[in-house]
Amino acid sequence: MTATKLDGKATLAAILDDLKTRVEALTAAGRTPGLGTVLVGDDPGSHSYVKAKHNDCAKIGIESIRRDLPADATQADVERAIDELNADPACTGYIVQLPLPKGLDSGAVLERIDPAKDADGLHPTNLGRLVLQEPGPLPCTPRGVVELLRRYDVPLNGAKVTVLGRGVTVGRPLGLLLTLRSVNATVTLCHTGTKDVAAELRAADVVVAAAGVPGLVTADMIKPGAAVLDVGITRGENGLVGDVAPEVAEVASYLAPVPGGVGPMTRGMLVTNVVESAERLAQG
Ligand SMILES: Nc1nc2c(c(=O)[nH]1)N[C@@H](CN(C=O)c1ccc(C(=O)N[C@@H](CCC(=O)O)C(=O)O)cc1)CN2
Repeated sequence: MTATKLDGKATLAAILDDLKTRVEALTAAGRTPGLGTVLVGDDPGSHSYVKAKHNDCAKIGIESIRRDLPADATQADVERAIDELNADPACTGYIVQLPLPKGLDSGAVLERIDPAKDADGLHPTNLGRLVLQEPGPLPCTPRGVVELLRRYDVPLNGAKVTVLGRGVTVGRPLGLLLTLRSVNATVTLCHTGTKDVAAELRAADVVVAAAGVPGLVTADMIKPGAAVLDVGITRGENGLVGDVAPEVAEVASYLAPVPGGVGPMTRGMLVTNVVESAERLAQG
């Protein structure tokens, strides 16, 4: 078997195309959406993601507001940038690019974001809404995983999904999203305390790997015909490497690779969240 590619790049282009008319309608009403970003430090990956996010927005008429701070920025500097974006009417949604440099308290930073402008869905209020199955912005990568599977008609209702990694941006909120009544999957969340990760992966109809360990998931750990989504991105000397070994394509039915799979979907869901928050703010 050679897996069908879950093509995040093509799906991102389709998402931007669909959002364009909604941005035009907001602009015509004098409510042009504006994406704000807070970027601290010199991490090349973070710089490239933020640049890509603003490029996506520019393609469909969303304004950009950047707050780039040096690596030695203090907690007070970051909080000042957040307060400015909270107060800026041109900024309808924004993110703080993670990870922040060591020494900065990312929990306190996320908590300071106005929940109505939280384009990443990572404010405790919005994570609480997800727990309570109430409407609100959803974290971008988990939303991107579910949206990519939906667009390729990979069934989730009743499916066994194993997620590798329990981080705050991917694994933990993805577990919540997949178990919403509207999605209805059965989720196993694996982490460093899991006794037999390979057995948990082999039992799954859908595997999402978000451990950040290159090549961790090998073909023998995958049930033939399962769908596999690679979310782990490690930047090495030879470019980007995912958590999923290339041979997995020989046993999986669908594969979201690195690059070109879930990464672009993260960006697509961010732009979607920005448009949705601009629409909510326009309604008052
Ligand atoms: N505030 C946030 N910080 C981080 C998040 C997040 O959702 N919110 N997620 C990741 C990084 N991330 C978004 O910020 C992200 C990761 C990957 C991609 C992407 O398009 N990847 C491409 C490859 C890009 C390249 O060549 O470098 C792909 O996989 O094809 C976009 C965004 C951590 N931080």
